[in-house]
Amino acid sequence: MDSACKLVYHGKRVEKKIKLIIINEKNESLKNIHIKPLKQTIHLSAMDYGRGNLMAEKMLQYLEEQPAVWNRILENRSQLFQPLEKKFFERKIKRVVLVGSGSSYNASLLAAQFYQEMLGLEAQAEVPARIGTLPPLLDPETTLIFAVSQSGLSISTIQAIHLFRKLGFTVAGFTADESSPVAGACDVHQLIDCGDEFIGPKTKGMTASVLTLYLAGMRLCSVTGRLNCEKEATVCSKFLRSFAAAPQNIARCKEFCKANLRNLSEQPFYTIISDGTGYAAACEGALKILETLCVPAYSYEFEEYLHGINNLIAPGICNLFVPVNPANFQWMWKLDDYCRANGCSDFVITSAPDSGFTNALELEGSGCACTQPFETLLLFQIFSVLGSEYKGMNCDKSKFPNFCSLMETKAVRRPVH
Ligand SMILES: N[C@@H]1[C@@H](O)[C@H](O)[C@@H](COP(=O)(O)O)O[C@@H]1O
Repeated sequence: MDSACKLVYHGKRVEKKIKLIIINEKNESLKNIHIKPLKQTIHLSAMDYGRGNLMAEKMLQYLEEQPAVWNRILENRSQLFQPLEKKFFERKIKRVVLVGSGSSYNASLLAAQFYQEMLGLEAQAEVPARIGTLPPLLDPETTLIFAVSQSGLSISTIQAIHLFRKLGFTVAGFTADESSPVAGACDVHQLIDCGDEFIGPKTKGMTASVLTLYLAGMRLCSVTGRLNCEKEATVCSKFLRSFAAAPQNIARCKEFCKANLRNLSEQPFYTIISDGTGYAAACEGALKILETLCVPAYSYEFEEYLHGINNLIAPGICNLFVPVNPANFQWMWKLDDYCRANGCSDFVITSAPDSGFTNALELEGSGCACTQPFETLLLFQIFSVLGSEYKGMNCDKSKFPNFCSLMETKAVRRPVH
C-alpha cells in the first residue's frame, strides 16, 4: 500500500472473513483483500485512524450516487422486470401486499400509496410482525406478496415469506443481493439495482427500493392492460424531471444544513410533520436522523399531529415541516406560526411550488407528490451525514454493535468465497 492510499474497513459485520478495500484519494477502489479467520466483530472507521470521518464521506458518496442509480434503473426497466413479468403475466392480480422492516417498510408504504393513487391497484404495506391474521383473509389467486429487504437478511421478513408461501401465495422478493436468504426463499427474485452500500443507514438502497417497487407495479399493470403507454410515459417523465433536479437539490440541501448546522444538530428531539406522500418519506427521514444522530426523531401525519401531539409544543422542540398538499398549506402555516410563537425551532423543507412558507428550503420537484422520496428526503439524508459529523459521531457506528445478533433480527450472510 503506498502512502497515497488509505485502508478502509467498510463497517460491515462479517463472521468469517473481513473484506478490506484499498482505495485511492479519489475513492476509486484499487484492490480487494479478504482476510480470515476472524472471530470477533469489529467496527473501524476513518475516525478511528484519526483521518476524518470517512464513513460520513462514504454515506455522502452513496447519497450523491442516487440520481445515477435512479436513471439506470429507469432506463433498464424493460430488462430489469423480466423475472417478475414472466411469473405474473396473465395473472389477474387485484391486490398487492408489501412486507418489509425499517427503510424497506418505508419504501413499501410509499409504493402502496403509489399503487393505489397512480395505478388504481389495491395495496397495503405491513411490517412482518403485524401481518397477524391477515393472510387467511386474502385470496392467494389474486393477491401478490412483495417481500422487501435490501440486504435480504431480515429474519422476520423471511418468516413472513414462508408463512405466505405455505398458504399458497406467490411471493416476489425485492433485494439488492440475489444470493441472500430472502431472495432464495421467494418464488421470484427482483433485483434492487443500487450496487453495494456498506453503511448501516441506507440512502441509495432505500430510494432505489422505492423506484424499483414503483416500476414493478407499473410493469405489472401495463402487462395486464391496466396502465396504458401514455400514462406510463407521463409518470416516467415526472421521474426524469425529479431525477434531473436532484444534483441541484443536493447542493441546496448541503447549503441549508451548513447554514443551520449548529441549531439543527444540537436538538434533543425531532418532530417531522408532513402530509400526503410526504408522510411516508418523512418516516424515512426520521429513521435516518435517529440511526445516525442517536436521538429520538418521529414523524407525524400533519392532521394527526393536531390531535393531541400538539402537547409537544414547547421551547426546545424542533419541528421539521414537509408540506406536500397545497390544500393544507394555509393550515400548516398556522401551525408553524403557532409553534414558533411558543418557542419551537421550526424548519420547512418543500418541493411544492409556491408553498408560501417563510424561510423554507425550496427544492425543485416533478410536480407530482409520488416523487417526494427523490426530493425532500435528500435533506434528511444530508443532515444525517453533516449532523453526525458535527457531533463527532460515526454515522455507521451502531450504539450497540451486537444488537442484531443478540436480538436475532438478521440472518448470517454466507461467507465470501
Ligand atoms: N437498522 C436497520 C434498518 O436501517 C433497515 O432498514 C432494516 C431492514 O433491513 P433490510 O431492508 O435489509 O431488510 O434493518 C435494520 O433495522
